Amino acid sequence: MGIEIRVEGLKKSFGRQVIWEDVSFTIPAGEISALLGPSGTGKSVFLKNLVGLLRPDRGHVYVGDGDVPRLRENQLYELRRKFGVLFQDGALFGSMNIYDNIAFPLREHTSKGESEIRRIVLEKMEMVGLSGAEEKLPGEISGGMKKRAGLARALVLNPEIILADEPDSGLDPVRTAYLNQLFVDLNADLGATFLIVTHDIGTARVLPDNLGLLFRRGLVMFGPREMILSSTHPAVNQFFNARRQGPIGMAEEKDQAQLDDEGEAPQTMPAPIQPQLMPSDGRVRPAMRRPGEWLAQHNIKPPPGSFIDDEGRDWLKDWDDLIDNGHRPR
Ligand SMILES: Nc1ncnc2c1ncn2[C@@H]1O[C@H](COP(=O)(O)OP(=O)(O)OP(=O)(O)O)[C@@H](O)[C@H]1O
Repeated sequence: MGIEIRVEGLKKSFGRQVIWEDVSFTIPAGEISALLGPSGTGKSVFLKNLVGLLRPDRGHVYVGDGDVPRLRENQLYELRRKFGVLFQDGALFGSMNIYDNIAFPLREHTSKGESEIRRIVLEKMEMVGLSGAEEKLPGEISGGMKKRAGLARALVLNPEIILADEPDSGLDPVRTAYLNQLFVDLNADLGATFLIVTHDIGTARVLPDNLGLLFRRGLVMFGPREMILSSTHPAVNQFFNARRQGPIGMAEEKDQAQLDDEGEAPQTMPAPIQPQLMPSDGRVRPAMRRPGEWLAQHNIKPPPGSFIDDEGRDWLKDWDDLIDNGHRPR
């Protein structure tokens, strides 16, 4: 089962460049969370702080019992086994074939024999749809396959937390859709905590249980997807609806003159909230909330057209049928 990550009062700077002043939030155990933000707001730096590759100037990162910035090197080594990290380009070793790349953490971090390693590697390769590509070199496979190979490698030590840094960068929309489905299926199967950094609004709107936005040296908001997607907070509304009007500019934030030029930003209605991606076998993940539940609890009307899927089904109404059909996990 996944573990919770609790971040408190995190400050990070490089020289005089302050990345964030004071970031505090909790990434819930076993759920899929996504972190977004304009370029340069420190999303990759944040992931590195979680695994202790970078240390904050101030603050805490609680993972299980430990406070990551305060762990000793040997404790960090142990802690990192709880994490599976998918780097932007898959970070594969170019001279090793895909099989050896995926086997690498098992050979480095465990004393398992080659037959056990083979069983695990082939199982993970099948999970990510790479069976048969064992002998290929990273240079011989597509970008999408590299990402999936990186993901298989991130999974071999059965991590409780999976971090993915822009897993969808450079992928076409179809491959992105397949990768998103894979994340949902893996979360349903493994129950691990997922934190995904992405720029893809399409992904952000349908994949995660929780969303967060970094902007102006801090975390603007983090919470359940319905809270974020229905928000009228200027930066949140602008970002998740991919609009030009609002406080975010070409160079991260607009100055007052630019904002004045735009005049009073119109109170823009959030776009319809689509149904959340389900596991491909139709199960309901434990972390999944009933569609519309958060909005109803907070007395917020869903934006018009929300929760209607591509086939025209209304998930607010059809949800009970799904549950009645026995899809809730036992
Ligand atoms: N090791 C480092 N030393 C100095 N500055 C760094 C270091 N790592 C990152 N930075 C700076 O921190 C800022 C945030 O970088 P980061 O890569 O986390 O941004 P990001 O939000 O992931 O951006 P993008 O969306 O473009 O990938 C950048 O200005 C970057 O130059």
